[in-house]
Amino acid sequence: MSGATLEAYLASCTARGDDLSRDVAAVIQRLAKAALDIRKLVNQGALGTAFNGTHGGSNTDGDLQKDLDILCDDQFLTCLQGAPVACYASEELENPVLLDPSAHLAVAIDPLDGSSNIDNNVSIGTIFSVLPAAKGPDVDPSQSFLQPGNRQLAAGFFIYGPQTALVLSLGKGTEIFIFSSRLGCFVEAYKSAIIPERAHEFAINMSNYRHWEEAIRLYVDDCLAGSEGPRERDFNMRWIASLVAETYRILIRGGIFLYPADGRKGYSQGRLRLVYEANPIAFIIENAGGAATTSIDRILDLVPENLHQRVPLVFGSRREVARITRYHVDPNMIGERAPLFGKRGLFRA
Ligand SMILES: O=P(O)(O)OC[C@H]1O[C@](O)(COP(=O)(O)O)[C@@H](O)[C@@H]1O
Ligand SMILES: [Mg+2]
Ligand SMILES: [Mg+2]
Repeated sequence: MSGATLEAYLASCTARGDDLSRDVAAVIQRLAKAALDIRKLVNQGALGTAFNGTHGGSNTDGDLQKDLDILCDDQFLTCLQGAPVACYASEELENPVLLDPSAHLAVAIDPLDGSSNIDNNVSIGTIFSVLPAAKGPDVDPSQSFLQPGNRQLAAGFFIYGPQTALVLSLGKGTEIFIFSSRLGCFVEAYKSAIIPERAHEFAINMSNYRHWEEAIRLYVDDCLAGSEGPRERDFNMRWIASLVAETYRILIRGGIFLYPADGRKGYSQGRLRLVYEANPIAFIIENAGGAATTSIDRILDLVPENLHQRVPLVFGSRREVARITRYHVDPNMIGERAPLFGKRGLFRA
């Protein structure tokens, strides 16, 4: 445990840094201020004026927008006015918004992640990604968001749960700050979070089992077989349906998350969005010693084709992520797997 405030942490990271890192720090401070306003709205629940259910509209992906989705989007966009940000992109807006063309940063946001859980009083959050803004005469603001995630300068998420926390990576480790109501600011609670290599817990929406491809089904079957199967140990299962909550848990105690592609209409690339969900989460996870893939390819190396594109997402404990890739590419993991593995089989997991 450590005790630096977010402000002190950012100051120490930028002390010998360049203008760009100072700009990144300024953006994070503004986002943190807006997140604390959102926290108040979330805390009021159904008693709050912003909490009267669905907005009636849908975003570019066809998801029903909640009033709070829209309100959060407005708050984050407003808080970045006057910040060193050239353009802003959000899950809730079809196209990026141009802010200050002379600025050097681009910010992509999922203003409220897990928003189907708002009414259920489950942890929800805000995911953000900070990229260098694309430059050049007549450059289209969308270009800034079509860079691979490995170019991110910073990424993080706020989680509005029993504790309001900020998970942040500036590219060298992942830090977790918890909001201290006593001090009125975020305070570092876990310095350089490290995800354990081995996982004992998997998170996937099991109701989609029949729609998954064989490799995913076999991986989950093997986890479910527990100590009697090829893994020779028992696995626990979780599904909160809130990406920020699942990520926080994995950072604290390890495990694996899967939202794979599946056979349902519209799910051939899974459900999660590359630019403002998968990329920032992958950046956070890799910087905490974990891994993030499409189940085969590294998320951070993908070049987005459009702002709202979906991507299959597998992340968490490094060894477990690698194992899932093997189910996809190594025929030995599938073919004769059942008779060869297991207590009396030839091979052990
Ligand atoms: O309801 P499903 O299909 O299990 O999907 C849950 C996933 O969808 C999400 O809620 C998508 O995010 P949004 O709420 O921002 O659209 C993730 O947080 C979560 O992992
Ligand atoms: Mg989301
Ligand atoms: Mg959202």
